This record gives sequence, structure tokens and C-alpha cells, in this order.
Amino acid sequence: MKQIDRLRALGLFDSRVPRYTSYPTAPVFSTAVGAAFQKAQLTTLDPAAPVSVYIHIPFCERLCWFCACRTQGTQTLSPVESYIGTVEKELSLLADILPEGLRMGRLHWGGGTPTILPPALIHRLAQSIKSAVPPTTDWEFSVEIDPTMVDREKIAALAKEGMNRASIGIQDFDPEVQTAIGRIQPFDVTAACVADLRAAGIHSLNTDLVYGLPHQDAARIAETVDKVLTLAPDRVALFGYAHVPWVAKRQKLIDDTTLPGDETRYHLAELAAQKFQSAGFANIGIDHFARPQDGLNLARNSGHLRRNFQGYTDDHCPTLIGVGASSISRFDGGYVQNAAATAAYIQRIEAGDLAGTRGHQLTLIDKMRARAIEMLMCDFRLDRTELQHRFGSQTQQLTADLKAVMTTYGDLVTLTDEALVIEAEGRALTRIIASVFDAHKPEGVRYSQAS
Ligand SMILES: C=Cc1c2[nH]c(c1C)Cc1[nH]c(c(CCC(=O)O)c1C)Cc1[nH]c(c(C)c1CCC(=O)O)Cc1[nH]c(c(C)c1C=C)C2
Ligand SMILES: C[C@H]1O[C@@H](n2cnc3c(N)ncnc32)[C@H](O)[C@@H]1O
Ligand code: MET
Ligand code: SF4
Repeated sequence: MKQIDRLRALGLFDSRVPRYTSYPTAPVFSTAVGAAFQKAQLTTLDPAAPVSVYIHIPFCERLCWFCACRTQGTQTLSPVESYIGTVEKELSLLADILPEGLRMGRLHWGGGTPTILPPALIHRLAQSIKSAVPPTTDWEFSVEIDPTMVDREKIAALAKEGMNRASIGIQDFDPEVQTAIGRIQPFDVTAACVADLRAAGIHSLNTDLVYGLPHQDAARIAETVDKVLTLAPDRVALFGYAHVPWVAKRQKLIDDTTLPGDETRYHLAELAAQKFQSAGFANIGIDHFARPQDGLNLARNSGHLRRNFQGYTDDHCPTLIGVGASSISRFDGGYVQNAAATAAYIQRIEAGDLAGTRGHQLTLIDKMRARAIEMLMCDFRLDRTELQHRFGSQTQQLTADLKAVMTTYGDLVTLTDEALVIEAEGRALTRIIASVFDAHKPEGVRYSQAS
């Protein structure tokens, strides 16, 4: 049987499984966990362990039709300015309850489009964050940047506040693909943005690409990859297009008859991956590539690669504090998500409350399954020895799942007393294999395709 037919028979094109940027995944969160839990977790943080901070900016000037991120369109700055005022109030609520001496090891601004902020607002927001949670001396500050919505002044403002990593959205350079996703982004504009970021001292530059977009074919994705290579990024994310118009309503603007079929989609991903490998990039997890000396590859090589809401990371801070509408915090005890709609978030903060509305309290078994799934997503290897060391006899709970994986995926995986390993030919099935260890699969949630 051809490899692709074998993968098809095992459900590659029919399975609908999460991307496991957390376990349990966000759709499983319940309203039983909210602001009270958030407050309890924040007040009891260990001040000696630096935290990561994520700031969500849910605004874009343009709304790309393919995009599944939580964001809203705006043509004026007034809602953005008033939102930043609310974020500052949330930061001061946090400062009131966080333990004395706590430091920020990582800061990430995402969205939406953080670069919709003019320089004055960039400075204001950065200062408010630093006064709520002062940075460590070796902190990292990364920002998601839309090359069509940024200029030298904004980059200079971000660099002055300490930005040392950046991630730019590219998706695809082909004009017909860009038209079909409602996102026009000339190569020249992107290249100028990259030059400005490098001149500002960015040492780790990521580019986001998407395969499976309307009208994409082998020649077009190959040309996009060649153009991306001329920009010399340090990291590349190559996401499979998630067509979920029932979640992201704006995707209804995409004519689904122009989407590449399952096999084409698979070959587009393979082709792009091969080109990045030939250019010297290392494979990172299921959908990232990194230069050998980039932190992401160093983390992978030393077994320190982790998965969080932004995808793969070398962040080692145990706690993530999410600030802004819909942002998710991760504490040792569990996850809390702020009110998702911007209006509801503003109402909560302006009333003087924390904005947590949904979440999940982690049991010991959840933590073990979370780590098992993270290891498969990061290393294609579930290290039984590590789990045994951390979770003792609880690991027996995984025996039936390990057996089920062996029965179904047979020669694509290897099971020993030390580890379950997904072999190279089986890696396309990683999300599906990880889902065997998911004990919280929700009823009625329709995830995107697994390939
Ligand atoms: C920044 C971009 C994206 C974020 N999520 C997605 C992208 C591309 C993709 C995505 N997330 C979800 C789905 C649907 C189910 C699936 O196919 O896996 C898709 C296509 C689910 C999801 N992820 C988060 C939440 C809250 C949900 C539930 C759906 C919803 O209510 O939106 C977590 C989450 N996703 C993103 C962020 C910034 C985030 C946490 C704050 C962005
Ligand atoms: C933050 C990054 O998420 C990716 N992104 C946004 N929407 C989708 C989607 N529907 N499917 C896959 N990737 C997506 C883009 O590459 C963006 O730059
Ligand atoms: N909004 C930016 C862009 O599209 C960053 C990636 S999408 C959150 O380029
Ligand atoms: S891709 Fe970026 S710019 Fe486009 S809608 Fe999504 S967040 Fe906004």
C-alpha cells in the first residue's frame, strides 16, 4: 500500500482532533472555574520563579478571511485606545494581588495585530506591564507583527521597550491565493519590514505560513517558500489551514470549492517541509522549522521543547499570565480564560473584578496526560521513565491507551518499557495518536482536520 493510502486508512484525512496547544483543550473549559480560582492561583505564585506574560490585542485594520484568531476589525484607533486603558486597569488589579518580588521572564504580545498600536500607546502599554511585573535582566520580549500594519517608528518604539524577537504573518506570497483569503501583502513590503526588524536588533525572527489555502498548488507554495528563504528567518511555522467556518464566521467568505483536496494538502506540506530541510532548517514538532542555532532547535535537542498557546516554544517559565480579552492563563493548578468577547471583558475589569470566566482545574491525572500529550507533540516520544519518575503508580492509568496505540498504529510506533516512539513514517498521525491519551474529548465540538 502507498504510504498516503496507509495514512488515509488510519484516519489522517477523516479525523477531527485538537492541535493540543493545551491539555485539556480550550473547548473543554467550564464556567465552574473563573475569577476566584484565578485570584487564588495568582496570590500563591512562588515569587522566586519568573512568569511569562501574554497580552492579547484583539484588533486588526483588515480582517483576513482565512483567520481563526480572536480579533475584530476597526478603522479607527478609539476602541484600541480605550481597550489599552482597560488592560492597564487589569494590570493594576494583578499588581495588587501578585506576590512581592515576582519577575517577568517572558513577554509576548499577540492578537489580532499588536502593531495597530501607535508608538505612544506602545510605550504606555509596555511601561504599565513592566511596572506591574518587573522584567528579569535576561527577559525575552516577542511581538506578532503584521508587515502591512507597521512602520519604522512602531518598530523603534517596540525595540526601545526591549523587543528582541518578532513573528511576522506571511501565509502565502501568491497574488491569487492572497486575493482568495482577503489579504494582500506585497513581497517588497514584507522584505522592508524584515530589514527594519533586523536593523532594530531582532535576533529571532519567525515567519508564519499556511498550507491548504485556496488555489494553492505545488508551484505556488514552492515559490512562496523560496521567497521566504530570501528573507532568512530563524524560525518558520507552517500551519495547516483550519477551515472551521462554524467557529470563524468570516471563513464563509472563502469559496470552499477552491480549497486543495486532502492529498494535495498533504503533498503541499511535504514539499514545503522538504524545501526547508534542504535549506538547512531542522524540523520542530509537527509544524515548525528552525535554524540549527535558533533557541527552538537548541530546546528540541536538549529535550526542553514545550507547547503552549502560541505553538512550540523554548519558554521554561512554569506560569503564564494571560492579560486582555480571551487570553488564557496557565497555573500549576489549572487554566483560566478571560471573558472572550471584548465588551464582556471590559465590563468585568471596569467593575474592578478579574476577568476569568472559564477554565479547568488540573487533577494529578490531568497533569500526567498533559505531559504525555506534550511529549508526543514535541518529541514524537512519550518518555515512560520520566512519567514514572514524576507520577509514580498513576502511570498505570496509561497502560490501556498505550496498548490501544500499539493495536491500531502497529509498525508506525515502537513501544518499549522506556518509551512510546512515533516512527518517521507515522509522524503525520501525531495529533491523532496524541488524542488516544486525551480523557477529556468533548461531545459536539467539531475540530479541524488532522492533516
Ligand atoms: C492565533 C491564531 C489561532 C488561534 N487559534 C487558532 C488559530 C489559528 C486555531 C483554532 N483554535 C481553535 C480552533 C477550532 C478547533 C480546532 O480545530 O482545533 C481553531 C481552528 C480552538 C480554540 N483555541 C483556543 C480557544 C479558546 C479555542 C476555542 C474556540 C474559540 O472559542 O475560539 C485557544 C486560543 N487560540 C488562539 C488563542 C490566542 C488562544 C488563546 C487565548 C488563537
Ligand atoms: C497567528 C497565525 O495563525 C495562523 N492562522 C490564522 N488562522 C488560521 C487558520 N484558520 N488555520 C491555520 N492557521 C491559521 C496564521 O499563520 C497566523 O499568522
Ligand atoms: N496579525 C498579524 C498578521 O496577520 C500577526 C499574525 S496573525 C495573529 O500578520
Ligand atoms: S491574520 Fe492577522 S491581520 Fe489577518 S485577521 Fe488574523 S490576526 Fe488580523
